[in-house]
Amino acid sequence: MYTVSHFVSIHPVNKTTTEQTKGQPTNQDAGDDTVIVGVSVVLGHMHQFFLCNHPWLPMDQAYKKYSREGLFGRYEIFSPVLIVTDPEILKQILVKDFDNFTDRRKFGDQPGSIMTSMLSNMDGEEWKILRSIMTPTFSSGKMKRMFGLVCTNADSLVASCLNDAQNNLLVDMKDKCGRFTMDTIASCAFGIEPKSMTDEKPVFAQKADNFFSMSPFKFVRFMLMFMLPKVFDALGLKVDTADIDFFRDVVEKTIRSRQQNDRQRGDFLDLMLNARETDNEEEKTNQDKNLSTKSAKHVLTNHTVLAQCIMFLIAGYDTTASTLAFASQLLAKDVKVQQQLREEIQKMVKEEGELTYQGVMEAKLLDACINETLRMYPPGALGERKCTRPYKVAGTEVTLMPGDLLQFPIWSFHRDPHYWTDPETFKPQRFLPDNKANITPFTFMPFGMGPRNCIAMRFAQMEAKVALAKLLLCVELQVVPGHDNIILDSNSFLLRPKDGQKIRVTPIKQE
Ligand code: HEM
Repeated sequence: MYTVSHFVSIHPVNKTTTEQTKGQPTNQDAGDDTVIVGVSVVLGHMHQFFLCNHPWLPMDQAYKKYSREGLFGRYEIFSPVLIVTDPEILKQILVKDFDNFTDRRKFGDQPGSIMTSMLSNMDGEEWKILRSIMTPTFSSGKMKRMFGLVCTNADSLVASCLNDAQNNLLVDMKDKCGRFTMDTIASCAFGIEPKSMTDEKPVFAQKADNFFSMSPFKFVRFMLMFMLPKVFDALGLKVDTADIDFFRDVVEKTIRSRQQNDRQRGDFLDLMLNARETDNEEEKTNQDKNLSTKSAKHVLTNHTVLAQCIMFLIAGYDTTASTLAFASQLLAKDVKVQQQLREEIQKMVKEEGELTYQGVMEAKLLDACINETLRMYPPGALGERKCTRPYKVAGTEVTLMPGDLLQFPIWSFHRDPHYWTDPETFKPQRFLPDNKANITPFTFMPFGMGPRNCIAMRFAQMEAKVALAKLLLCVELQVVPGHDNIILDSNSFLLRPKDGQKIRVTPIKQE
């Protein structure tokens, strides 16, 4: 038996089930009988992050060498991390044996901090209770009700693009779409209207943008918080940044006003506040019956409600905005697919009289274009889980112990020529219903996988589809010389375009 530490430090890969794929580089081809790549004494493999433009590139380089082994390892300072590259093993870990991997590493762990109390950072039972309270936010019924608000915000996005076109300006799609996603999540989840689309200085969007941006100082801070939390605390650093404080003020005011006016919108905020009330009643009934409960009330303090609201504002901003910016550029370049997609949407509108929830969600090419964009540019390029119970990886000699970390390289899976023909080319048809069966399960996972996947996946898809559909009905997207390629921002730990994504839009003459 190998522990992860053994496996990563000394032993060669010893798998028995995953087939070695012909012609693919292996660790032997690399002239190396261990799965370790260039360990530096002080930083483990972390020095590679300092040397590379993009945080996920060192992982991708290692993936290219060792992925056919199914598992490989690397060091974060002194801690070994297991990288899973076999889709079958990943399926076991993320879905079938999820109970052994319910947690992620904490992104800052300071009691009383907002970051520590976000769903994405929670562990075990607390995470389970909170996730089950929050999940109904995105039920089909709620999504249908939010559709109108998403459409209204998408109309403002189109109007703003048309305005730029009229003034002969290039459109910075990342900036525009960031304003759109911020206004959409704020109005859908809280009834707040930041009016970012028309604001010269859209403070909500700028604060959220800041949150995901990296500077050399932020990078070191982030590394310490993630990998050496004790040193982070000893230096007196705070997990919550000033951007978080801004959102804290906004959300606190909104909660107070909701409670004072006793108004219900049936949105995310109501759901959280009501869950607490319902739970008070349930707890009272249970106390009367002398029953003990681990209830939502224990999880849903004022502080946790606040933390989830802030998380939604931040998480809802960058990911979908980048997806839309990438999609716009890819479609601007592929004029043929752009026109086919426009025709699909025009046909739908002709048949149904307007853009409908069902129409948008069922449009096949629209779905394929968003999926192909997310395949090529997944905003979250790397997934992670923490082992919570001893676990032997099937078909291998490797045993994970509680606390061991494992990662799955989403970007690398999405670009692996073993799973995708011509992976560097935008080919939405891969995701059309007739071709979907050719996709190997667990090689496409822009929203993660299993019970701990992205809670807002369906909302994000709907939001991106509505915005793209509305844009294509009104404008042609065109490539601008000098801005014809997608360049990724190296100052962000999410995948996003560098300096926005500039395109030209031209109004379409309405018949
Ligand atoms: C295109 C848009 C989006 C992408 C690509 C995306 C991607 C992801 C990924 C990869 C994860 C980790 C999943 C895993 O570990 O298996 C995640 C988690 C999460 N996402 Fe998203 N996301 C998007 C939009 C959103 C939006 C709009 C929201 C909120 C309104 C959101 C809220 C969250 C939350 C709360 C989690 C943590 C879930 C948990 O730990 O239980 N995401 N997302």
